[in-house]
Amino acid sequence: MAQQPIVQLRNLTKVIRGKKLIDNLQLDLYPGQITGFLGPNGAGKTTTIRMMTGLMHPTEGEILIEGQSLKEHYEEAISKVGVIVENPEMYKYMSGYKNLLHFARMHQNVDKARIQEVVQQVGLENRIHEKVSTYSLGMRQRLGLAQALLHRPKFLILDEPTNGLDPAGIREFRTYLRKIAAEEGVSVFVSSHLLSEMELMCDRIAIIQNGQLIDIREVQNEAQTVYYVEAEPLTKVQEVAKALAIDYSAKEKGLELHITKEQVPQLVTALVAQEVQIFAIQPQQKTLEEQFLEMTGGGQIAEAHTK
Ligand SMILES: Nc1ncnc2c1ncn2[C@@H]1O[C@H](COP(=O)(O)OP(=O)(O)OP(=O)(O)O)[C@@H](O)[C@H]1O
Repeated sequence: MAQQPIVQLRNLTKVIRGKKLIDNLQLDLYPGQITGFLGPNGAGKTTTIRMMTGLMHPTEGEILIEGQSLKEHYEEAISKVGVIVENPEMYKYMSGYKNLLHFARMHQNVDKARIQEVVQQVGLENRIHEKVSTYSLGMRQRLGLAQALLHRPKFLILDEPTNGLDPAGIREFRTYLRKIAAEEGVSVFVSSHLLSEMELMCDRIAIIQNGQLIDIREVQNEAQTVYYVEAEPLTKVQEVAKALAIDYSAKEKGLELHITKEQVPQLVTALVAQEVQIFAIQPQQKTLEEQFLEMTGGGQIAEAHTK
């Protein structure tokens, strides 16, 4: 990526009472990008976030925010950080707007126009003058997001942000996050031990285990999938694929086709029209969960996942 990273973790290490909780972490976070920070319980996510927010000093290494050391230029560097903790504290019997006004006073240079702007960005304009006690969980999370954005941070940290949200709520939250990340050039960092949540919300995922970064991977675009098709005769499947402008390659007894899930019915209809006998059509990607379990052997993740 040609862009400069907003945040750089350089050789980040934390030792407490002789135990290495964080071990030489290297990670760059870029504008407009949503990075998930995934790991089993006790992997070191909270410890890393505490260092990123200046609540804890690294034993070795450093954190740079727009090139400035968090340790040496704390005030300036931390002014570029916004944080949403699990279940943000709001005054339930005040309106969303009054809550934001309250938080706006804690910062310099947050005027009413900025409040309006963040309210729109999180899609709360129709309900912002109602009491927070009437909000759904998803709306409260979005109000938390609006609050964290008030002072125009360049780097947004969300610690277990969607606890309790259902998949539709998570997707909705992601849609807002993505829009905001793009519009404001914010780099978003989301910690969670929930794989399903990370898959729904992030562009890429950094996986931590025992204080070490064990992998960084892009989240597959769920729209693009490879399907394995077993059918006879295969020559007719190839003809149909060509006619529908679908890329394919031979695999085992069948073909692998690059199609989206939405294209599957169209493909089946075309194959049936050609009197092709279909034995199987299977998506080929392993889910992130399968990949993750393979990588970590992670009993804890499986447990957390089914909670
Ligand atoms: N102050 C401390 N002193 C000693 N050990 C600590 C301290 N804080 C955390 N630990 C240990 O460091 C490891 C990492 O903890 P951390 O809270 O960062 O993990 P986590 O990935 O956030 O886990 P979870 O998903 O459970 O919140 C754990 O083994 C924990 O017991």
